Amino acid sequence: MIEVRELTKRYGPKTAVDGLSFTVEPGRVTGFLGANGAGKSTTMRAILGLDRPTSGETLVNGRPYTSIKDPMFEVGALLDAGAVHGGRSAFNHLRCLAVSNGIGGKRVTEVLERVGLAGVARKRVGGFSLGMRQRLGIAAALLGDPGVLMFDEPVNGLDPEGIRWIREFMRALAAEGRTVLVSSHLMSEMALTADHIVIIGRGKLITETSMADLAQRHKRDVLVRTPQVAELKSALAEVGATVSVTEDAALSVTGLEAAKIGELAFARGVVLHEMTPRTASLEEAYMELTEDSVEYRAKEWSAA
Ligand SMILES: Nc1ncnc2c1ncn2[C@@H]1O[C@H](COP(=O)(O)OP(=O)(O)OP(=O)(O)O)[C@@H](O)[C@H]1O
Repeated sequence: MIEVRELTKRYGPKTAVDGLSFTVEPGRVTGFLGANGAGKSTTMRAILGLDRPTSGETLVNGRPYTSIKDPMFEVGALLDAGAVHGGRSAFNHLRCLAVSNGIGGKRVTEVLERVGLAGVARKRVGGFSLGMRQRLGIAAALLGDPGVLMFDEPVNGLDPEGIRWIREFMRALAAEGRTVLVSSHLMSEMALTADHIVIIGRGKLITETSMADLAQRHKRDVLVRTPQVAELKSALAEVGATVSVTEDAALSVTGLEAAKIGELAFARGVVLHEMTPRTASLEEAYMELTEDSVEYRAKEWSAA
């Protein structure tokens, strides 16, 4: 489990993270979403003890990272896959990391197999594609078999096959009961990967919710088709629903659940041809939620 409590991080006059609190639970993928510069990397660095908070705290399994005795066994992270010594082989790179943490060679072979790099274990990392480097970074994060994993924008720059592999891998790690936090600036990506989502803007929490709830909360209306438009329209108005007639003579109903509309129609002897609850897409929900922080930033830029 990861806990971020009232975290604030300032760099000189710049407030990168502003009183941010959220919890990352085990057994599911939590997406950490925000526009570029929203403060995701800063938060992750704070969780990993790489950045000192200005105020507030971050805890991994109830303790600050810096007080964990053997962090590699508790938390693994992929922050910047490019930061690998290109002259070494994949095996040697992991072997060095393993040895300095008291981990045996057998585990190196295991993690290389798990990420699908066993076949190129003796090849120099310098010749690896970005996707292979990401896998190597993930293998390194897994060396200590940690229960908590964090990935900063892991699919950036990958091809569709690489993206799919990472997505499935994260889901598998969560299914094993691990705590998985993955950052992205793309809702479309998170919609396919995360069960739960933490959205931030300008360093502040915008919302923390499940994907299902997010879609539910941004429910728009129920589209109803009936040959008895006038009758149903007045019946709905009577019970306080808001109704408008669409261009193709369907009814757009808000303020009443589909089931209630169906019951009302039945009670009044109105025939229904279609009833479709319509939700905003997750992308639309995200845009709506982050509108203020994006607007603010646009103003900030134009003023600069
Ligand atoms: N070391 C630093 N010194 C000064 N400002 C910084 C530093 N690190 C981050 N910032 C600023 O803090 C803000 C948050 O940055 P951060 O990298 O955490 O955002 P992010 O959400 O990860 O964005 P991105 O997806 O672009 O990496 C940005 O405005 C950034 O310019």
